[in-house]
Amino acid sequence: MAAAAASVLSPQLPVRYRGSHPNFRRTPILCPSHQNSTSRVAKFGMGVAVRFSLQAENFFFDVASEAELKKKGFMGMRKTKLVCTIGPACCSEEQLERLARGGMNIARLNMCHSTREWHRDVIRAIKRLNEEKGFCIAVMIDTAGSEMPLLDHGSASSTKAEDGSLWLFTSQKSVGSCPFTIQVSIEGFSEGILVGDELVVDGGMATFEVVEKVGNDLHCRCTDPGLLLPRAKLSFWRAGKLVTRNSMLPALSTKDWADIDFGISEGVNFIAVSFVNDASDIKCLKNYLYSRSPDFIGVLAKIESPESLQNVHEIIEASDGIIIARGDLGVQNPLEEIPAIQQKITHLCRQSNKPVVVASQLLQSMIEYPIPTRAEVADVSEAVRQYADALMLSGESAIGLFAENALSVLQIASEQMELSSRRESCQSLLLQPQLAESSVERIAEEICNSAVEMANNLGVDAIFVYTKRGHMASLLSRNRPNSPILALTDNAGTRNGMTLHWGVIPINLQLSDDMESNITETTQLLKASGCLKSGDLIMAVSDSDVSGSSGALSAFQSIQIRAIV
Ligand SMILES: Nc1ncnc2c1ncn2[C@@H]1O[C@H](COP(=O)(O)OP(=O)(O)O)[C@@H](O)[C@H]1O
Ligand SMILES: C=C(OP(=O)(O)O)C(=O)O
Ligand SMILES: [K+]
Ligand SMILES: [Mg+2]
Repeated sequence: MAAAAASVLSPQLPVRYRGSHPNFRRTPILCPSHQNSTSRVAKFGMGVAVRFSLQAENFFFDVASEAELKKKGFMGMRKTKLVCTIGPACCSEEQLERLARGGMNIARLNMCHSTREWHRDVIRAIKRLNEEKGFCIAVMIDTAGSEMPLLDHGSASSTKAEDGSLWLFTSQKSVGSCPFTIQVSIEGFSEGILVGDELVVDGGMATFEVVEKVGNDLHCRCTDPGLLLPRAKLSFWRAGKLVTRNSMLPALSTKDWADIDFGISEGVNFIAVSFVNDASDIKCLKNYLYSRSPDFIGVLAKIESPESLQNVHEIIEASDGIIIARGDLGVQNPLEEIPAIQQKITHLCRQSNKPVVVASQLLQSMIEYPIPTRAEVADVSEAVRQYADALMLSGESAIGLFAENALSVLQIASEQMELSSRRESCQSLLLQPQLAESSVERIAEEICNSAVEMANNLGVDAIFVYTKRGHMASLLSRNRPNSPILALTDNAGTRNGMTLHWGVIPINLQLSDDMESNITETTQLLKASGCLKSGDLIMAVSDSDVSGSSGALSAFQSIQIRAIV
């Protein structure tokens, strides 16, 4: 390919004086509240009235982002993405729509629970919301995986295990009537377990000592009293060390492969793989998807086992993103190690340009209460301060009494911490290690690093990036710019994949070979809808693979700065 040119075309430098804190002075964009976003009449160029829509086939800007932009301006737009686990508490069309309006970017379906028919109905309801109401919610399925054994004590509420009490742990069914018997979900759960080993429930909710083993059944004495919640997870410890059993099991079971086929046929956008051990699990699934799925499906590796921690570098390299699954991570690792693990993985992911989701127990108390604890807000804020791409709700949305409140806490806490991070200029450019191998890739990477530095220095309101595969959008996001990245693409798979990236707002645009006309179309439509106004400063970055065969200068990778007139 001919050497791509990084050109700064028409650098009409700031026409506005931006004050001493250029990145924070924002005037909310004014727009008439009665405007209907799906069909409006606007005046263009020579005064000809034309009908246009921001949710039309050739230009699709999702309604939630449009509303957020109009309410808060470019700088007020939230950068941290929000994932909601869908469960019985939030699965009706009305509830899903409220979550979509409340900022849900990705809906997660945990294939551990409910039937495939239930999951199908939810996925189709979300797709209907996207198609009929103009949202851009991506769908993620999460495999059951070779899970930890779960316990069932025969009741929907918790049971107390008293100090010294004797309990039977068995995989035999119909134990509900016997109060000191616990049914375990996996038949061979006690394989390799010895008398004297410790059985730990949910990372320490209660602890037992194995006093006798009869066949596969374990007779245990409670040594550390506590609560046994429904579907709590078990782990075994010997002499202070975890007795590892999971690495022996395949990360993808027969059920998981059937769920993956189901996901492909329902057109999901991401597959999260539970209990990944090493990169081979991820490579195998990616190859499978490549040959079976017509559209891109991102493969996210869940880091939740000691093996995945050991192999974390190769797993990040092989996957399209990472979920820090702190729930199971805390069952198999000392809790005090989790914060440092989270910090290390978020940092590694950003360096490798892979999106990272911080998951589990973010707002656990909100399953029952309408407001979070101070500590939970601090935990959420810390993940945002670390520049995680996304935060995930589990039980808070799936079975919680206050799913929408929980989402709104994530939304508000993210915005607040993003604002204070910008204020403190915490986000000075990371010295990003070079990723690119070919010279064309190197140019793309350098352009994005420089573009963000330039955008921050100039205080641009928004960065537009024209992209086919989303690569330049992700490289811009990796630099965590102050302004949002409006990523324009004509590829549906790319658009959905970008929902997970920090600060990227995916927009569908029928891309032309002529970059000038792409930029003109974007600015005209956004301006006519009230999203962009005179005096706004935008940066337009174009990706080399947007170019057609014309070879015009505008087809190359470029950075342009435009003041909107
Ligand atoms: N599709 C579903 N159907 C019923 N309950 C669900 C569903 N998804 C999640 N849940 C409930 O929400 C809780 C939290 O979800 P999650 O963290 O994804 O699962 P787990 O606790 O099994 O790791 C689960 O324990 C389960 O009780
Ligand atoms: C997200 C997690 O996985 P799951 O909810 O599927 O157990 C976790 O363990 O934190
Ligand atoms: K799972
Ligand atoms: Mg887990």
